Amino acid sequence: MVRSRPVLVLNTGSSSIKYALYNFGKTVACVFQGIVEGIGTPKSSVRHRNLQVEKDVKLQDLLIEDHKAGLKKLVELSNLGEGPSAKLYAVGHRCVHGGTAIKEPALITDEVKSAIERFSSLAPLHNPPTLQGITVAQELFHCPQVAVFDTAFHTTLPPQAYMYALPYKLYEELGIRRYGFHGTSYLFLLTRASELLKKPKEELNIIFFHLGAGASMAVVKQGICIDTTMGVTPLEGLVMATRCGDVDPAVVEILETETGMKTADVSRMMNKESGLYGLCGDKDMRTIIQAAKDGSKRHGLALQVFVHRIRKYLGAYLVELGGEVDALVFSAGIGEASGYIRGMVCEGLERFGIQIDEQENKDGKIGVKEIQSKSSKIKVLVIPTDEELSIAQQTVEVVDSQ
Ligand SMILES: Nc1ncnc2c1ncn2[C@@H]1O[C@H](COP(=O)(O)OP(=O)(O)O)[C@@H](O)[C@H]1O
Ligand SMILES: CC(=O)OP(=O)(O)O
Ligand SMILES: [Mg+2]
Repeated sequence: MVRSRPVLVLNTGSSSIKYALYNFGKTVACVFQGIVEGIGTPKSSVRHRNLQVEKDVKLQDLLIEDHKAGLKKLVELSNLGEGPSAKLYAVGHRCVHGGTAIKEPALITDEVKSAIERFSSLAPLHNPPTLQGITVAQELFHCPQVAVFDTAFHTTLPPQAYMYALPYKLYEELGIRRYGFHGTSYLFLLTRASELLKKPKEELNIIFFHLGAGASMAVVKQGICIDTTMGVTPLEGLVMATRCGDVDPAVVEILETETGMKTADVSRMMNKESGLYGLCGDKDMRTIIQAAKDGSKRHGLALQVFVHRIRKYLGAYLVELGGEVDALVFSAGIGEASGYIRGMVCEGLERFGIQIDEQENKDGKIGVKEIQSKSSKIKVLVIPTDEELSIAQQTVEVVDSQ
């Protein structure tokens, strides 16, 4: 008899909790998933989807005071039970920043919690709510809890890729270096790519595009991550929905001197009011593409800047791999659904061995697909990512191995 092992995955943000329950039996099935948003406001809302009976629950204008109340709501909607009666094998937590010491998913101990706390200064938007989520989940669910780190995948970066050219002591004393994020997604995609290309991970050279609201790229050489676009925080690199990505650091001083903005204001602006939204006032890529097609110059500009940044890194990563590339892999909301953006990214790159087949490169969710043309030397794959499933799988592996 195969045991059934229900694993709850929690991705706790400052005012939200994304969650999913997977049942690991003979196969792996997602039982329910959802999101609690607006925690701490009178406009809290919950979207809960039970995939087994295809039932959606949407609740609005609630007052969910804190993360504990949020998790209690989830318990109530899902009949999970709490304390000793909670029917859970384990809880897996998405942790954005674990620095470089943590290279693997880890059973949560006081030591692991202190490590997450230690890196809070480098991930102030992400780590503190994660810690809160862990503490509340430990109170509610008496089962093993595992932390899965976004940074783990990138701990293989070589020094020339992770060092900033700042005074060396900032690296030594404050840990200021590039870390990279979206690692659970990249690990999931690398594993899927290895299955699809029928080649062991250790032999694969791949350039990954994780293009969601948060967007990054990563390059893997012989199964090991050698570079990525995000830095000491998830603000560096590509243009994102509301994050600016790469920008001349002198902008901070100019803004402070010219406008009297405080550093915290500049940080908020760069994280929440910039990117696609800053350029054109919209952050949903579907709206932006449509408006650009309808003639809006600002939306057209936002698209061009978004794609230009991606192509700049693509060029760099092709060089880092010496042109020896098995595949480009597109994923996340935009990468999975937008043939239009994939087409813009790959346009005119035939000389580099990259050519897309227009018929295969359709818009809309197409699942796993190869979209290169017959003459393309490099394969171009679309692979849907699943960060929650990846966290659940890694959580089960950790608990099984205890
Ligand atoms: N058909 C589509 N064409 C272009 N963009 C799309 C399409 N479907 C979804 N998206 C975009 O995907 C983005 C969200 O991606 P997602 O990976 O879910 O983000 P995150 O998890 O970081 O919040 C949104 O900007 C949305 O506009
Ligand atoms: C690290 C990061 O940017 O995550 P997200 O895409 O969930 O915002
Ligand atoms: Mg995402």
